[in-house]
Amino acid sequence: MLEQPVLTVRNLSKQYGEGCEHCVDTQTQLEKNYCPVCKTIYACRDVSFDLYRGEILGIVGESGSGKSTLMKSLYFDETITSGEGYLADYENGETNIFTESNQMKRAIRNDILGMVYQNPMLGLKMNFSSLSNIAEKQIAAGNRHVRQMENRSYELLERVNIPLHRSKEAPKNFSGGMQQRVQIAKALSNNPPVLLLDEVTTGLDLSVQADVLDLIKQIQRELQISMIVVSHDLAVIRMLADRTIVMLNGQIIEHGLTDQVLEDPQHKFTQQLVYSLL
Ligand SMILES: Nc1ncnc2c1ncn2[C@@H]1O[C@H](COP(=O)(O)OP(=O)(O)OP(=O)(O)O)[C@@H](O)[C@H]1O
Repeated sequence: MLEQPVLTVRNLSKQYGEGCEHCVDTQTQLEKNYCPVCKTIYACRDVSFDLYRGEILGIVGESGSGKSTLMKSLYFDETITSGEGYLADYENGETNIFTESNQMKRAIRNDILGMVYQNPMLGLKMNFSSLSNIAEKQIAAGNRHVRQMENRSYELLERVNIPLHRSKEAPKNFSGGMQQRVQIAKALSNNPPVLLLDEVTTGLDLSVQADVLDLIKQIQRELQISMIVVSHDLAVIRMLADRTIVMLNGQIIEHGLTDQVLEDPQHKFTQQLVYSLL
């Protein structure tokens, strides 16, 4: 029997703007991701993929290709225009999560998904202690046991190598790499089966970047969490992802095992990306 994906996404589209006669019917033929007549932006167009248990799925593409919009849509930060999504851990994978009520979406976010943003200010309250930041996600999920939450927060901070004597400090005092590690700890606090990571190492020094990537890899190995890792950097994708999706102008133009995509890129754009890495 085929393994059931932890997450199934079908025909996810997100547009900014109403569309017009020119673009509504010819969307797929648009040269770029926007309509030259009404200026509607088609940030994601008919994106479909499956995510399997324990795997890391990489999403790579140039700036503006729709990667962040896809991640925000999956985490309900953005409301999609159309499409379907199913989580194996929600209603047996039989209910389209995108048409659920806001209350149910919040519950899905709290119980099943974790998100790590490129900008730590989106994921953390910079003036609250790291401990409170992690506890916040546990409280949102309904936990009311202070001692239990505290213990879990300490355990996670230790796991992501934040010295415990700094756990009561606010992330605003931390370096970029440390802030990302606190975000990772927070995202993991409810043991989510699916973790979303959006350009989490972009902007960090190379050595700090390597530490954070190592941490992500270790966590995936130990906890067998399924992850979607978005990056414009193929080197990051090569290090982390089992399978890779390449996006261009809001669409998936290529997908496959990461080694396969890197060694034998089919699309002209992927070829350019790969050769720029050599
Ligand atoms: N709130 C918004 N309103 C209008 N257009 C938007 C909005 N958010 C994103 N877009 C547009 O959607 C398209 C996809 O953007 P998105 O941020 O998803 O790309 P990306 O691949 O993540 O790029 P980057 O790596 O630079 O963040 C772009 O053309 C962008 O300008």
